[in-house]
Amino acid sequence: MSEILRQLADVLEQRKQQSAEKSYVASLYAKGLDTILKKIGEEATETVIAAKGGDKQQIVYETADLWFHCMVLLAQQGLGPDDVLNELQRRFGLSGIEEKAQRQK
Ligand SMILES: N=c1c2ncn([C@@H]3O[C@H](COP(=O)(O)OP(=O)(O)OP(=O)(O)O)[C@@H](O)[C@H]3O)c2ncn1[C@@H]1O[C@H](COP(=O)(O)O)[C@@H](O)[C@H]1O
Repeated sequence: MSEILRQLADVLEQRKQQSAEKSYVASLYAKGLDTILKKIGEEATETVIAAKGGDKQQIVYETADLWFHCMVLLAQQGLGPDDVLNELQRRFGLSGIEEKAQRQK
């Protein structure tokens, strides 16, 4: 796994002990699942708008916001980036048609 994903996942775990006043991530945990999901929706929309605008730097910036908030969701749910990367690894090498066939089983 990319080192930064592992390091960020560690920080997100540590923030479960932190006060909401001192940490943005802790404040998201305190507000709960619906707030985290709302942020993901907002960041996804901002990523779409950036892509439509065609500014590559902005696309990277908004995608980083989106990935970050997805990482917060994974941590809040007791999951981590390894879970997603393992799933991508499992799919790797399958054709799209094979992957779809496995889903339907
Ligand atoms: N990677 C990030 C990161 N990316 C984005 N953000 C925050 O995500 C929010 C993005 O929301 P918006 O774009 O809607 O901006 P906003 O209007 O300021 O946000 P809101 O006030 O609506 O929440 C901003 O507050 C950003 O600062 C992040 N906040 C934290 N991290 C990482 O998480 C770690 C822990 O953060 P703290 O818990 O704050 O210490 C940090 O060390 C960083 O490594």
